[in-house]
Amino acid sequence: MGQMEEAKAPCLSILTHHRELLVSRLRSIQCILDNLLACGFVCEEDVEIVQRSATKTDQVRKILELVQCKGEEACEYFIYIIYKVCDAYIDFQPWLKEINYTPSSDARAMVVVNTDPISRYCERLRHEMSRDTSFILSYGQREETRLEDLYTDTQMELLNDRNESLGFLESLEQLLGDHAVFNPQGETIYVMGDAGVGKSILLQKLQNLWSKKELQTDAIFFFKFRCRMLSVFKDTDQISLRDLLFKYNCYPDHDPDNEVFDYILRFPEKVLFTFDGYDEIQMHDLMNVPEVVSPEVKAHPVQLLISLLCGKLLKGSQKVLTARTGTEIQSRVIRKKVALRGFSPAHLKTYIDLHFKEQEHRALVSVQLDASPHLCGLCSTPLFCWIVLKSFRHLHTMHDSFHLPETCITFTDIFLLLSEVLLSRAGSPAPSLLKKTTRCVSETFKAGLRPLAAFAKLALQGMERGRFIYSQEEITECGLAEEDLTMGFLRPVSEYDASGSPATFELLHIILQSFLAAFALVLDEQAAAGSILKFFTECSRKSEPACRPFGFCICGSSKSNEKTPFETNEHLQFTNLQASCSDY
Ligand SMILES: Nc1ncnc2c1ncn2[C@@H]1O[C@H](COP(=O)(O)OP(=O)(O)OP(=O)(O)O)[C@@H](O)[C@H]1O
Repeated sequence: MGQMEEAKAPCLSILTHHRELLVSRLRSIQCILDNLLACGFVCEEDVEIVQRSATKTDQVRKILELVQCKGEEACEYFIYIIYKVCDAYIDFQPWLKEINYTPSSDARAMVVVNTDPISRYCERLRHEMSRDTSFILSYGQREETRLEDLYTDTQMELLNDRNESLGFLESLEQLLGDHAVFNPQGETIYVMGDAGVGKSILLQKLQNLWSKKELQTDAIFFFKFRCRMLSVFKDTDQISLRDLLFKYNCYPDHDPDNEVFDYILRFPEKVLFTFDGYDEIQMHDLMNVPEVVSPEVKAHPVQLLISLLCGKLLKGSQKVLTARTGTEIQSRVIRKKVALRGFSPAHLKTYIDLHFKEQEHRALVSVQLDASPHLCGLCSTPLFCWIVLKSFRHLHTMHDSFHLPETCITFTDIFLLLSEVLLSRAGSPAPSLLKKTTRCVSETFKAGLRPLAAFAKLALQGMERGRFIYSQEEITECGLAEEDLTMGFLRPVSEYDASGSPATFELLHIILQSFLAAFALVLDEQAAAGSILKFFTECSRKSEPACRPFGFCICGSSKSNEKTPFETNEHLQFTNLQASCSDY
């Protein structure tokens, strides 16, 4: 009690002394009102009176009057709320130090509930991020694997601006740190790597760590984007930065005064962005897109993206950008560069152990891989490794054997195995009690020929038109029925469709699209033999920066017209590879 007596005079007088500062700076009053009401320091009527005041400053004045009228205990509780809900009252933390505030035991005994819109929003962001990132969606879409059950570190090599090695990152934790920063003015951490090397999964892991508060960062907001989503917008579409953040991530529900966005504008360093797949933006000459410098201005989402990356918008926010190797990005934007190099032999071993619980199976797979250096080489790329290990498991389930049909495994074999896995699922929707199935491989393919040919036709059309995303009509036109969609060749991307138009889909991986396109070329009996190699003429093998195969451009640069759209596209090279090697 003595302590409380001691604290009484200061809190009341502190509020009088610092009234001006409180009135001018206190913005988030909802949380204060909620807690004062819950503890009985004010009544409903008081709250209504406060809320009727026209301006924020008037509202704060009213609250101060009320608590000072109620006495010292109310004044201390008022300060205690600011102390406890530090996220929302971040501006006041230096002030609390200045007044040397330490809560009394009586204050500590009182409950403070954080009802602040910013804190609630942050909590929801973490919750949704955790939900969205806890599982790796299997390609078949029937099973999802917990990220923590399958995630394996990959080799992350740090590079300087001349692409010289600066060593390897020891853990993902270090990605956001200052180590190996070669351009302190740049704001974007650039992660590059080949198809399937694990760029998206790396971001997913980063997001998941943040959602569990296991990532060392001050960021309390995390917004994730797939760059492909930005291509869904028409070139005339314009949206605000606020909408880009909230509509396509998580919407702040209880925020009538727009406090969350205001906070983000005031403290951009509290924001972390990930942008996945910069190479998938359907626009030429990206770096000459006009930048946006005002957060109020509406612009095309790609303009907003570029402005964020350059630090013209939300300067000081952290950005991690991924792209396929060879994608051109201006050096001035890049803060540090990381090249993903896939699984090392040790990583591969860990990954195999995660895939196969039984020691006997692990040993068999390792022996098979050791005996086949080509196959083992493929497995350094996590995507191929997943396919290969899935194929092993599939063969085991089907034939009680882990032996692959040929000692020499080609890409074509792997993709055929992948197709077989997907097709065989369609053939036997109900889980069979018998392990062995009577259907042989050729029967699986014969039974699945119609949908496989239809998927191949769709893929080829996409390739010819330079498209990765398909509408429901395009899918139907190719002869695909609704039940075919559950096989797992296609996955929906409709959550990104802003206008609520019918669902859109993409093939589960661009390499599968290449393979299927090649399959369509080979399958077409009417076509002249030469047409099988049609993409050869459009594809250069020189290692030039990747260029996007789309004619869409909002800025109409003359430079962009110099390149033919199909030049140097890796996916076309895969198609060539498949078409020329195929001996179906
Ligand atoms: N670190 C990892 N641990 C476990 N599995 C992984 C890892 N990285 C990738 N994979 C597997 O490889 C698949 C492809 O990975 P991911 O989509 O991240 O590749 P990517 O580099 O983003 O490819 P793209 O450039 O084609 O978009 C994943 O679905 C997953 O099965």
